[in-house]
Amino acid sequence: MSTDQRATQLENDQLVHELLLPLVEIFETVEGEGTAAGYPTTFVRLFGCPLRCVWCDTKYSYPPYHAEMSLSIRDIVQRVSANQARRVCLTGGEPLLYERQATLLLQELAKLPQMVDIHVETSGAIDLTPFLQEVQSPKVRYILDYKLFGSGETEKMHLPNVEKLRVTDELKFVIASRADFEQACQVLEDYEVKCIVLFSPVWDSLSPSELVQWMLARGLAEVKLSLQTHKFVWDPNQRGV
Ligand SMILES: Nc1nc2[nH]cc(C(=O)O)c2c(=O)[nH]1
Ligand code: SF4
Ligand SMILES: [Mg+2]
Repeated sequence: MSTDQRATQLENDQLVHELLLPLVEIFETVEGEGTAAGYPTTFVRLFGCPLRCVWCDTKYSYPPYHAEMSLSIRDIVQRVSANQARRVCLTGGEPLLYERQATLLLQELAKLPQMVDIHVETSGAIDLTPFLQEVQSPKVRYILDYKLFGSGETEKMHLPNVEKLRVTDELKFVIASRADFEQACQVLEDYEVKCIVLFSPVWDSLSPSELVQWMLARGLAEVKLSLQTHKFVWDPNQRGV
């Protein structure tokens, strides 16, 4: 590389780090859901979502609410590094709405040597292909929240995502009713799923005990129950925990 090329590269790198992302909140807590539940984790919640799930518990992450702040990739990485957690959850909203910025943020977070796991909570409505291609680090994983009938958004699912999830990714079904349970079972029959599968009851619609009974009766030996631990630890309506 010539000196000129190196200077241009350096300028590009600097510009990239200045790209802004609209944010709702950044906080350190323990992960409440999925296989990393219980680990101290820094949450980076981006603003904006193309879906409007009936039972959404982060309605403050899209209009008519506003982004609380705009931060550069550099600033987000700095804030994450200032915490002691070695895990990051990139969530929203829909964090993959900002394809270029989200890709770069994931790449930069993965470069932090202390980080062991960076997981992305995505709705399943955004094609994962570009992210799987461009973010090479094995530390980065996707947790796809498959929207069932009860969400009101099931037709928004980008179905090819389901078979693209890798063994370390997670496919989460948030289940509000028996109809949702049946739909989730049907998805597992129709697709070749390689990743971890989670069934999670909608907080005030379905009791965990009822869901467990259905899971056992159906003989779903490879499906894990996932509860929203943070709603047991703190007030279920509290933000930033
Ligand atoms: N503790 C805690 N765990 C979580 N797992 C997923 C969350 C989310 O809002 O995406 C969440 C959250 O908001 N808090
Ligand atoms: S995809 Fe997530 S953030 Fe968007 S409306 Fe549904 S639950 Fe809420
Ligand atoms: Mg979520």
